[in-house]
Amino acid sequence: MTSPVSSEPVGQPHFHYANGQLHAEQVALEPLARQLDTPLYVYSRAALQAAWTRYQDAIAGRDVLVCYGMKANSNLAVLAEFARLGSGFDIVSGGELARVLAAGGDPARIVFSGVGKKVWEIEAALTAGIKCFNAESDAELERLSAVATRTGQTARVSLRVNPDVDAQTHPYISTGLRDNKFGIAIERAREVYRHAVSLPGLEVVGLDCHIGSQIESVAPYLDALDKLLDLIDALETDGVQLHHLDLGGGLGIRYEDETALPPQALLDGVFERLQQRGRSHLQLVLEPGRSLVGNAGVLLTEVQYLKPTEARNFAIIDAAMNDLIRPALYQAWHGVLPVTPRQDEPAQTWDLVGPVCESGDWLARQRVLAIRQGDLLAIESAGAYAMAMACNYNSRNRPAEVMVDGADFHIIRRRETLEDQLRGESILP
Ligand SMILES: Cc1ncc(COP(=O)(O)O)c(C=O)c1O
Ligand SMILES: N[C@@H](CCCC[NH3+])C(=O)O
Repeated sequence: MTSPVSSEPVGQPHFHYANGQLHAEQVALEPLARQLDTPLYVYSRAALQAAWTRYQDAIAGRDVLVCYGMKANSNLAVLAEFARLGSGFDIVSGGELARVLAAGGDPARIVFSGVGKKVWEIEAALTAGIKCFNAESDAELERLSAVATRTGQTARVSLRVNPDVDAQTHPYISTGLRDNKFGIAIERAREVYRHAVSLPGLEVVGLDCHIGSQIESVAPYLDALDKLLDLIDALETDGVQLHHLDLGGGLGIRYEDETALPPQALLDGVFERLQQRGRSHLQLVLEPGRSLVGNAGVLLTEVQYLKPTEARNFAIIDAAMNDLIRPALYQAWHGVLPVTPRQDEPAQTWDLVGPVCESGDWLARQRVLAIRQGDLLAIESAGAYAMAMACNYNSRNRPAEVMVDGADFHIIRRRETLEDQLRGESILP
């Protein structure tokens, strides 16, 4: 698939061209990148706020707790922004818990997901007083009960069930199928709830599922919801009363030509179904990640070398799979924009590849671009699962991150240094 030579940003209204240059809000990106060096992640604060507002508008005062799925982007400044807006957080590790607390998040609005919670992570979450553990197995329930009783605390729990619905997304990011490691098979859930309510140290408060990521339609959510509501009916006859229902995250955004799933569409459908089934009193919890941050960021990179070959034209850029792994891992498509489009160069078709020693190290393929060595490019939709998944492969320093706020910008994480990388390692005597 090829893209036009210089298009407007797709799905990223807070990034736009003015005076022949790409801007984030009112900040021109060419001078910013020259000053701070590349690769560089740039986020828009207004875009984060706008994404949050889309959820709040759709919620329209009903009892819905949005717990930002922070694995999408765990920068402290991003977390602090959502904390200020009143967000809860969906965490999956003790590290994520520490970050939320450091960013000023409210522990009473934290839900803890994940299949592998260790004892220290459970202890830390109990001490912090989180809202709920989303338990994913019988064995985890036993551990939660044991840790809670040993420490004299009560663990509020919700069972994450696997409703076996097809979210129609990439197999690596589909989580609600029988074959996935996540959750408790819905056919077993009733029996597991019965056991959970009998365990000491636990208070059973909710029911949870998360069927996958980058979901483009409401239908799979409603399929899952129907199954969950059947389960709630059955649990009621067993005397198990729940306080909340957590439908996870997963709302898709527009990268190329996908349909973004608006929170309004999802919530309208869910509220209608809850009302039909007489369950409007349940608190609804959502765990969106990508849809809150994905289109709030770009990754800026500089063309290092142009290397036309008989087979393909390679543009070797200074960003690589270690900085943004989505193309290598999922063959994901990210838009590419020239930061300062040029008219003095014919457009050609380029593969954008990084310096890492892997053939899978590409960020975009077969893109029509008019570029020269030294030009800056913006990789679009890089706010979610981008810096959060960056690593040091090939001993590369991870990029800096910047938050643009109107006409200002703030460095919210400095570029990693070689000293940072070497810290903590030692050589045998
Ligand atoms: C349990 C859980 N909740 C929430 C999310 C956030 O998903 P998304 O970023 O697609 O909204 C994920 C990731 O898929 C997840 O595994
Ligand atoms: N990392 C994935 C999403 C995984 C969601 C986590 N359960 C992506 O980039 O699309």
